[in-house]
Amino acid sequence: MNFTKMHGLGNSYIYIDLFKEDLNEETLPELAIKVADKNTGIGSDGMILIGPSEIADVSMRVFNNDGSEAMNCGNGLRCVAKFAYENNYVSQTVFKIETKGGLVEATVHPDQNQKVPTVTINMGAPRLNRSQIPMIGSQKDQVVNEPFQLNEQDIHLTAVSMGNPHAVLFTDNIQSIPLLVVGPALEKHSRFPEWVNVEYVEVVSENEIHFRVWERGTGITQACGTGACAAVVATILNGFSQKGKEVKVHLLGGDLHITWKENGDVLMNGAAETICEGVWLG
Ligand SMILES: N[C@@H](CCC[C@H](N)C(=O)O)C(=O)O
Repeated sequence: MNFTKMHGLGNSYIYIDLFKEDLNEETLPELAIKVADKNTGIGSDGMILIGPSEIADVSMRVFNNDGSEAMNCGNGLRCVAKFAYENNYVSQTVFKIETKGGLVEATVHPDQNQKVPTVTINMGAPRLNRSQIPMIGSQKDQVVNEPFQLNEQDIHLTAVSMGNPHAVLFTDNIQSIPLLVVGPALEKHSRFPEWVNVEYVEVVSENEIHFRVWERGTGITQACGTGACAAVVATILNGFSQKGKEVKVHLLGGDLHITWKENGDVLMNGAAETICEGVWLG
């Protein structure tokens, strides 16, 4: 099986080209765990399948490195767009990608050599209703700065779905967050029946935030594109910025530029890089 390893700001996946490779559906979770293993596999945050689509130009499926399938992946979308363009699966610079969480629009920005260093994705509108996260609770329909009891500790969180679920917490100091404790405890909390990605945000200004993530099914990663979009939406819902303003998000692996537009769509711009290509013999 041929593979390509790519990353978006250090969030790396093993990409398999389903235009050329034929995989057995039942073995996909196990394959994701195997290729992602840093000791006995290739090493990555998971596995992404790029394939044909009946309703878009290409399709993307995402598996975390624990084998669970996710509905969406922002860093993965930028890499899929780069892969599709550079491999001539699309001929336009603007095209559609099908994900399990819905359709998105990609705009690639090729250089003179037709290589794509950066990509903009229109992620569509965030889903904010409690049932769309999904999150159990009887309070207001939108979960904005809602008090939450976690292991006898009182925290506040804002819940946003970007096709996949996110819980965003605000902090005054991103260097001293208890991510290794709160991340896993919140990820599998019984009030999130489909589990949840956990993000901390420190607001610098209405145009700039710091961000850290504990990803559902993976743990701490260098970056999370959907998480960064959810963080900007949460920042605006909590009154720290406004719709229409571009927010620079500082992640461990680099920066993303995100705008929640007046029309409701979220735009994400950032890098996509190819690391290597190879043949999986496992
Ligand atoms: N790294 C991703 C998100 C991958 C899926 C996530 N862990 C989930 O289970 O929802 C991104 O860049 O968005």
